[in-house]
Amino acid sequence: MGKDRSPHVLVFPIPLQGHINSMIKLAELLALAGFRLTFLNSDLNHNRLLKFTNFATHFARYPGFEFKTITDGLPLDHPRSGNWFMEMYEQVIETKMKQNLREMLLNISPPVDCIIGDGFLGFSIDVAKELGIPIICFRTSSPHGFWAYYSIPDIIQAGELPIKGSEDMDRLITTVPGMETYLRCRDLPSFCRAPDMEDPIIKLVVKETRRSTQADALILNTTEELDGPILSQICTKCPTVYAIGPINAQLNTRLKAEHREPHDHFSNTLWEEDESCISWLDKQPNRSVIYVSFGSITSMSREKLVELWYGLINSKAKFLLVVRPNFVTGDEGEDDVVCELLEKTKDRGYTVHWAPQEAVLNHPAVGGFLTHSGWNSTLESIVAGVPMICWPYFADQQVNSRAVSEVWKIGLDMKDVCDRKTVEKMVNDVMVDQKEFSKSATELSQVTNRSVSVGGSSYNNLDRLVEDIRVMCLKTPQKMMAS
Ligand SMILES: O=c1ccn([C@@H]2O[C@H](COP(=O)(O)OP(=O)(O)O[C@H]3O[C@H](CO)[C@@H](O)[C@H](O)[C@H]3O)[C@@H](O)[C@H]2O)c(=O)[nH]1
Ligand SMILES: C[C@H]1CC[C@@H]2C(C(=O)O)=CO[C@@H](O)[C@@H]21
Repeated sequence: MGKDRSPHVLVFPIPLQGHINSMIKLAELLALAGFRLTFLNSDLNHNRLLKFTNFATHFARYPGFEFKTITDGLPLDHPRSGNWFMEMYEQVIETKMKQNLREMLLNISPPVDCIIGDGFLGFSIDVAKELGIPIICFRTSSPHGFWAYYSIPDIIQAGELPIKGSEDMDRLITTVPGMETYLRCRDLPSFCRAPDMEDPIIKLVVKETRRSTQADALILNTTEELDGPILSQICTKCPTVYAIGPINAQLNTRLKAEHREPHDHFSNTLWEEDESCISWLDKQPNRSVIYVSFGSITSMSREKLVELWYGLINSKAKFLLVVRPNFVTGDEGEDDVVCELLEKTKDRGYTVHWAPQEAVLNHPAVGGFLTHSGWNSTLESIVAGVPMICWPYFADQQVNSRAVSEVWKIGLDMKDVCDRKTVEKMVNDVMVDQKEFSKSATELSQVTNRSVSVGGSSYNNLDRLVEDIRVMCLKTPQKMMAS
């Protein structure tokens, strides 16, 4: 039976900043296409958005755009630090969220016609299938990460995993199609470093990655120009794949075309942005500052932070450093370290708790980005044409940093050797000698930005996604609501 109303799409991310970022942008893109949207966030993150952003007024401009909340299963005062999501996922989060999602879908009006679920939350596929709702998975991490996770059983089967104690970490892994020439042991997702392949986290990432291919389609935040060879491999397992990224650039393009306010006025951040760093950047010469930030999950020991700090002050560049609350681990806490750093480096650097990252990366004073290689940060840097120095922490970040240095050649990979000498040398290589990176980063930025312009590959793929959702929703029978 057909419907005479706009399709109602539910977007449901993992309750983590790196996932909310790209999924809320997708929700806005679909609202721009005329869909009715429900964005399902955890209670805690919804409250943080209310506290730190103008999202309520921003989304009020889209009729039918609603925010709903769900518990992540943990008490509100749980610290949720480090790898809390993976540690609590199967025991608490999955059960609680699955039950609440099902209940919400049964009661929502008008009924949901299509779910766009986080590619790591496989239980939403079970719920969607049970209720007869089409489901598309959006995996917010990188295609390189996705494909490496997917291939883990084959790598084990070929005897290339587990990594042995005395292993040469530079050994090439030959069993991930498309990456045979550059993927080394050390570039595999961090979870592969476990000595035992029965490790529950490995089993979980493989299970969730393989499960997402059972959805009706898969959305990835990339372009064919960046990740063509890997996308071809993924398409052999999941025939309908939409590469619609970089999603921040796609949204900015579409908003400009609609003559809406520039997107920079809205941020979806879970911490308060310190805008004072922009005034500080305004006073610095072009391309003189390295921006240093490790995303929303990474933490660092006091010892490592001090190494980083020495590397930065011994280099010839100025720096803008983000030290998130809860970033520094260990007994001595964060405050004394941060105060000490601030005091000693006033003339060389600026430190904030949380930065307006896209604005920072697009500031003319920024000439490099020392990053943990989270996928959003990597794409934001590519879009802005800023070369990277990669200090990966976990998950897809190890393989992302390899792609930055070996595939796209827009930066240096510092993984596993992150002492002060290495930091100093790499910062100077990127910032002072400028080597080839500025040129290649500018070129890649142009190619990438073209892909989200009218007629570009990601632009067309988003149009195709919108059209396919319309058709999918027309074909789906109107569901009964719970009485
Ligand atoms: O001071 C800051 C620091 C970060 N950000 C933003 O926070 C996001 C961070 O995302 P990302 O770079 O992807 O890092 P994580 O928060 O670590 O993201 C998680 O989610 C990503 C997407 O699934 C994965 O690729 C990562 O490995 C995983 O750690 C980015 O959009 C940044 O612009 C700010 O706005 N201000
Ligand atoms: C909870 C984490 C494990 C998998 C997700 C991820 C990925 O590579 O898909 C990266 O870090 C986290 O965002 C997720």
